[in-house]
Amino acid sequence: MLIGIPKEIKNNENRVALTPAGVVSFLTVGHKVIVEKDAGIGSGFTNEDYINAGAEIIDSAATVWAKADMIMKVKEPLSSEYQYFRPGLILFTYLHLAAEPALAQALKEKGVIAVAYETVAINKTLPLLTPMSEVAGRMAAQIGAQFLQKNNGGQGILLAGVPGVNRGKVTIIGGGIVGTNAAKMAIGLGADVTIIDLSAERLRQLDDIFGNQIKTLMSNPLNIAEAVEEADLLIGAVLIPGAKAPKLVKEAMVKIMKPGSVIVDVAIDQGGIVETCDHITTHDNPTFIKHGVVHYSVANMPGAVPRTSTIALTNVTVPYALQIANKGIFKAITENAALLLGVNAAGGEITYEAVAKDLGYEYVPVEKALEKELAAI
Ligand SMILES: NC(=O)C1=CN([C@@H]2O[C@H](COP(=O)(O)OP(=O)(O)OC[C@H]3O[C@@H](n4cnc5c(N)ncnc54)[C@H](O)[C@@H]3O)[C@@H](O)[C@H]2O)C=CC1
Ligand SMILES: CC(=O)C(=O)O
Repeated sequence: MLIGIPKEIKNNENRVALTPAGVVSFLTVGHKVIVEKDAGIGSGFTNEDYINAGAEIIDSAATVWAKADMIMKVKEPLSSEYQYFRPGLILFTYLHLAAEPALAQALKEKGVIAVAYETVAINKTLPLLTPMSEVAGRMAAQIGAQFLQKNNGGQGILLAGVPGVNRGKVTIIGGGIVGTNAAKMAIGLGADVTIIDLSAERLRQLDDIFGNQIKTLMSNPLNIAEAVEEADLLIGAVLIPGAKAPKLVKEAMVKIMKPGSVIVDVAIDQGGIVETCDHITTHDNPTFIKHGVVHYSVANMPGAVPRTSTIALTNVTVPYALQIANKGIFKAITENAALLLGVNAAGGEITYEAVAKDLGYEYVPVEKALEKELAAI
């Protein structure tokens, strides 16, 4: 199979979908890799590194897309890339389609086989989302602390406090991978941390992990309203896989937060859990102020720490990509239920139920959308 690696074009997205080590993994088993010129530079991998690993460097994105059987990316294609879609092209990347209706439509219309990293699932875990959630969760506390500084628009709070002065309060809604990693960092920074989740089992696990370093609360509108009101830093970390994030923090709750408080809505890639986080921001201009509260809603947070993120991401994506390359997409999804769950669009249909429901498409299971292809293997 010919694997194509375009350069990422989203604002300040410095990750790349394959490292030179990943190139070697593909070549060793007989595949070929083409990499767009400078695709790895932001992550510290030069064109020479890729050539030495055995990849071919190609000057134009259009050629990479046109030649490859499978395109591996990091972020969802932007509208300028939709022109490269074609029937049967395998696209393996983050997609977050519930928040990207135009992309969903383009993938559907063009019959791309689109496998989303974030919905590949084993036993209710999301192995291709986890490392980036670890990065974003850790960053969320760090970024929140930074924007709480007066010179950055915040109320001028040091999360750790000092002897004789209260610690800053951090409220984390969603206690999964992002939430747990945000909590680790916030505790490390000395903050007073509360985690809210809908799952009693998860709250029990968090209590076991952190003991009395955190408070846990069941997710309900009253608990959320009270914890948001007292938060200096609010971190949004809820996920319902594939679906648009629920708007758990209403505008009225934001209005009564202290001026200069900070919201980091990590879940913005799925639409965000805060009503006032009504648009995605970029690393170039990451915050906006609404009702006196600093809002941070960057959808590719790990893109700012690309060396760490690229290696962490490709550690987990390459084994799945190798299965696709070695077996072909149809056999790979038939034999690996985790990968099958990653297929969001195929055969001109939307094949992930939560995405279809949120975007108003008929849900067509992969087995039906690819009936002929799967029967032929
Ligand atoms: N902005 C960015 O750059 C990045 C964003 N993310 C996003 O962060 C979000 C969280 O991801 P993960 O932590 O990996 O997901 P996860 O699945 O590990 O955790 C989600 C948690 O939300 C909880 N939850 C569900 N409904 C809830 C509700 N109504 N109230 C409170 N809690 C609720 C679940 O019980 C679970 O513990 C996702 O949208 C993910 O795509 C991840 C990485 C980077
Ligand atoms: C998860 C995701 O969308 C990211 O790492 O950018």
